Amino acid sequence: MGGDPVRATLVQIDVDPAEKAGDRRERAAALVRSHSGADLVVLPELWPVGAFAADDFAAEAEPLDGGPTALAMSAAARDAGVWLHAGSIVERDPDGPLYNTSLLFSPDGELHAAYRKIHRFGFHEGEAALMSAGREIVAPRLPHAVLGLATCYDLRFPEQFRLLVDAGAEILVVPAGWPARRLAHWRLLVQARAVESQCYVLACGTAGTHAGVEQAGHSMAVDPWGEILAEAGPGEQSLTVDLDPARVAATRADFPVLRDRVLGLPTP
Ligand SMILES: O=C(O)CCC(=O)C(=O)O
Repeated sequence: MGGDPVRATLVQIDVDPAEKAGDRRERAAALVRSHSGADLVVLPELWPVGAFAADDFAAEAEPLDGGPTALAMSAAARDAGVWLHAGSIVERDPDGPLYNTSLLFSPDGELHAAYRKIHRFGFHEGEAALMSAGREIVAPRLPHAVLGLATCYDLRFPEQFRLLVDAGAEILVVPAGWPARRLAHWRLLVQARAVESQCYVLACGTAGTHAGVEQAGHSMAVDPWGEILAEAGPGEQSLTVDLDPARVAATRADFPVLRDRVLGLPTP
């Protein structure tokens, strides 16, 4: 253990419907620039529009290439010199469908990875009715560690996290727009995914109330032993933590539960 720590900052943005998406985009970019000392900055799910503002999804949908959020976040990552997990946007694919897509930018502003949310929330409504499902497990390698990307409702599907572990994930990054009334589930699931995966988890939610849904906030950074390193309150707030990626391998060696798996192993 004991390489250079990875400084991660979670930016829990307030999504207020009174603020225009463009103004929030500028504010988010300024917040990213203010964390230029970090290695990795993380924003929440669908912060430009609001995860429950389904009536606005189509109007606010944007392409990955040249869309206003992608452009603003690419510039912010480059100016700050950070890896930026820019949370997610409503992506309009050139072929037509909408996706809830997370974007990861490198410090030179290049789009390094994109993850289309696999499990859509809302049962027969909202995101589940309006967006298409992603199909790909996304585990991009950074110089510091391998990230495992998931979004909000994905937290309820441990099989996705097993696949991320099998893909090499060491730091799970989970942007969210989680409702306050299920805060207890959020806290439990974030810690459970850390314990079962023996990974760090960076789970970044939104603050405020939009489309009548009060947001939980409570962004969390959890270590591979399941200990909470930092936790936000309900309001807009940034959390900064130092991670030691070597702790992932050390935890797995000291308590080798992943080695004892019997079911669902990847075929050699
Ligand atoms: O699973 C939940 O309780 C919340 C999920 C959610 O809000 C989402 O995926 O946008």
